[in-house]
Amino acid sequence: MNRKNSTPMMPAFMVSAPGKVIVFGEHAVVYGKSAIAASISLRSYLLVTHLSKSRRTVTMQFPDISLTHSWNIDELPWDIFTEPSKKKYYYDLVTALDPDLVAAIKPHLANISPGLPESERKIHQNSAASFLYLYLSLGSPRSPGCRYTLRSTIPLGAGVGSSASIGVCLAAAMLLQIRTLSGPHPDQPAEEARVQVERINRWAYVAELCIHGNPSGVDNTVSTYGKAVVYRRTKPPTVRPLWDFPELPLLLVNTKTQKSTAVEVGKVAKLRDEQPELVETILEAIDQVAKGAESVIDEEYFDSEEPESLRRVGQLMSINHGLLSALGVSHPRLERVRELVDHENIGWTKLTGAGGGGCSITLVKPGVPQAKIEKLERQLEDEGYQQFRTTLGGDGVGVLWPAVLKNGLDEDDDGGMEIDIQKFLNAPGNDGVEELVGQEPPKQPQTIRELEWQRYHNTNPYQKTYEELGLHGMTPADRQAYLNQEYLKPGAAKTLSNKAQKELWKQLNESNLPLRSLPRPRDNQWGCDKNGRDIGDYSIEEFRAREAKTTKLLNLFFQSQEFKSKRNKASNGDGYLVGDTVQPFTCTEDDVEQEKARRKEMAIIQQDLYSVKTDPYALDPEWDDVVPIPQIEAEGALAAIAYPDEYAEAMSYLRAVMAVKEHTPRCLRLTERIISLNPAHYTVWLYRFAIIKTLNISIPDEIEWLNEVSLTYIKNYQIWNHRQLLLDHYYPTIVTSPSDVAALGESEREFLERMLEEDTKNYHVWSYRQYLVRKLGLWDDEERQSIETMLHEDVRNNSAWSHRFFVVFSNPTYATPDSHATEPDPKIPTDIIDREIGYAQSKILLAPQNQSPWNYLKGALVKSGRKFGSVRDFTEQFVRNLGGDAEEVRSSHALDLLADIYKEAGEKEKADLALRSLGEKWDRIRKGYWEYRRKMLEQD
Ligand SMILES: Nc1ncnc2c1ncn2[C@@H]1O[C@H](COP(=O)(O)OP(=O)(O)OP(=O)(O)O)[C@@H](O)[C@H]1O
Ligand SMILES: C[C@@](O)(CCO)CC(=O)[O-]
Repeated sequence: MNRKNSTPMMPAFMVSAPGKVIVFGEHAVVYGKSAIAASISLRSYLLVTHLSKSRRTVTMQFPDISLTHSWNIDELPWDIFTEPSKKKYYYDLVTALDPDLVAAIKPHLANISPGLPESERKIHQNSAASFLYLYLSLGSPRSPGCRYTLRSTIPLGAGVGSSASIGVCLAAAMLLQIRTLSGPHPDQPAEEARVQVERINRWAYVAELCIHGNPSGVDNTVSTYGKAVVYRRTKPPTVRPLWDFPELPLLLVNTKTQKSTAVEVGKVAKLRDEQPELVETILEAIDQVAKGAESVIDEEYFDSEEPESLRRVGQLMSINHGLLSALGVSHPRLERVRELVDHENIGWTKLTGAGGGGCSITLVKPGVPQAKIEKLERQLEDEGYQQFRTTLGGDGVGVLWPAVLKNGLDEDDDGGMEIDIQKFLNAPGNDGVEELVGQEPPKQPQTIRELEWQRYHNTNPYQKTYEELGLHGMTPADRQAYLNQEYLKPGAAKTLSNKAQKELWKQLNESNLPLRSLPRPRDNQWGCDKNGRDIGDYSIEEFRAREAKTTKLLNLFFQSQEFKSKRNKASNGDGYLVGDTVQPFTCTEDDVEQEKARRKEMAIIQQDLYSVKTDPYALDPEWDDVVPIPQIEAEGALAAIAYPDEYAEAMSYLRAVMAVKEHTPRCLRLTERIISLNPAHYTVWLYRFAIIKTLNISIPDEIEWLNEVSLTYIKNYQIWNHRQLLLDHYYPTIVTSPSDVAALGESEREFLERMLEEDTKNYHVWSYRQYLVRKLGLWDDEERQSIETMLHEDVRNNSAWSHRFFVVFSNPTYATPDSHATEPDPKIPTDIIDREIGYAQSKILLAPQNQSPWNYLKGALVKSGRKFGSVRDFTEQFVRNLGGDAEEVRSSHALDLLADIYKEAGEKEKADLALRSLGEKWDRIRKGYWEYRRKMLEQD
């Protein structure tokens, strides 16, 4: 009996392989010239699942091209494929298709897509032929029932190696199934791995033979090996991996004009037949270009960011394109890209792959502004091109065995997710496939904008593919799913016939399309934050934190509105019903305090979110009834006054309350605030004084407050004016009580002494002190002694001397009223004059060269009507041997007085001598003055 070998069931597994771009040398490579090609990040993925033993079918499921076909395994032409003269083993090197085998396959392709237009049917036939040829070559009549499901993110017929990557996937899968590949595993010897990978490559080449006719083998080689290679179709082919292929700044543009590689290769072959020498020269030139590029890239100092390096590669690309054009494989759409790029001087462009449509690559010149590139991209998009975002130099063939992912998606208990056919088929578009099978976990959105887009794409899974590829570029399955979802939009399904609607719902039931989709996000919807940062750029955490603040603010705002309404009702005397009784609305102090706290919190959030400063008065419910009057600059004002916000706000409230002459405690507090911000404001002080009078505020309290302000703003005049007004107002109320007056005098004096400690010469303080002495009649000894203490500490304090003169010589108890300081006053008692002269003399003796007591002495003498001569002896003690050799002067002020004394006594010469001596010896700085005095003396 013919017993079948039992094959243990294999787990589902997946293989994948990348697409490629040819950077130099396409077409010429078919004729043995060099080419440089690099893999890209777009890939094909093939999922292999095994059927139960009893099912004897092999199915190829290629949804990208809407092709699914099953064969009965037992009906396939095994006989001829296993015939000893024909049989190929996995290790054989197959470089051409066997026509008998091709013929044997033919009938099994006959009923594949018979009704399709020829161009589409050709695609199906090609895929099926390559599949079957490999399957029959590598499998056996005992092969188990199996399904090969393929999805690819590589656009078909665009020159970026879709067929080769599929060939690599099929070859790898089938070699794995017959267990001729042992790896990859960690301790696999390098040589074994190399041999196995090369086996995949050779069989992938066989698949390419089925599709292309005469492929060079460069596509399957780079798709198998990954990274980049220099390839030559020698026997066997020469492959030189370029491990350090530079990261060239390439733009990959799809003309979206499909072509067939076989047709383009055929065109060149025909031209070569007609113009053998010429074409050979062109192919040779392409070889030179590719070799030239190889050596430029290989140079030790090649730097993909360095302008000269890039220029040399770019120049070679331009030449390569020209030569391909000469071979007739360009296309107006390709020339248009080159034109746009050249016109803007953006870089160097060439077609890539077979040409006749397909893709172009542009090497971007260093330093081209991003805006220029974006403009080009927009232009291309408008003209129906599509730009690929892909990176060069990706991995080659890869195996996922078994097909379980550990990529962070819905995991099962073992921490992995089995990829079943349904999941694989339903993964939406390119991104869906990549997300499902990619080794990388799905990209987490970094910003709130990205999150919104992600949600949009999750609920509109085919939108991205549609935008990237257009309806025509999409696979039929994706296209159908996309259109189905479009019909989910409101009203759209109604436009369909009943039958079509039924079909739609059936398809929707089978698919996992979301029934509700989010609207398309608008990128400019987010607005900016207070620093001008686009809120769409916020990380998700940042955005959530901001939202929490906005919500909080809104809640506080509503509570605040509630407070206002309650307060209004309370002040209107409104009530509410509790059972049968009416309860009045109340607004307690607690409510007000809570509202204050609430407003403070709102102000902080507003400042934080919007950089809006809240007017401090708006924070206080007490000011709710005042409508502030802002400053309006007089038109044509020379310079607008730039007040700090806080001050401007307070002033706008001041204007409002002053306008209605409100004199209330809150206004008093307002003036206090404004004074603290600007104590020089005259009106606010007057307004404050008016309020004090209206409210009958205790003057001592106000003075106490004023003392603090005065010590802070020591040179301010308004403060002293206010103090004077206060005293004028207060004094009449205590004048009948000498003890109150005395107490006030004492406290004022104490305060003034403190002020003078800070600044002994403060003019405002001394003026006020004179006012105070007059007002309160402080002519007593105490005032004089207070000054004496100061003079004791600093005998040079001229202000203190002046004040003493005022206190002594303006004392209304004996002095003539309004007697001028420089005129004698006969009413001054002799003992007082003696005392003052004596006091001045005692101070002069302490510091003879100090002018103040000398002035005081002279003043006292003038007031008393006594002659200067009365102090001649005293004065002469400071001057010895006037005019003599040993002239000695201890005080120039004494000599000055002596000049007056001698003049007064008629001793003109002596007076002159004193003045001359002053000018020449003792006070030479003021020589001019002394000379003037001498002249005056002469004239007398
Ligand atoms: N996703 C796919 N599913 C099934 N078959 C595909 C798929 N993509 C490509 N093919 C097969 O590959 C063929 C396209 O190969 P072709 O060489 O013309 O283009 P290409 O490989 O994209 O370009 P190039 O060879 O210039 O890089 C199709 O006719 C089809 O048989
Ligand atoms: C046009 C060609 O050179 C490259 C197609 O990607 C053909 C080939 O090498 O097989």
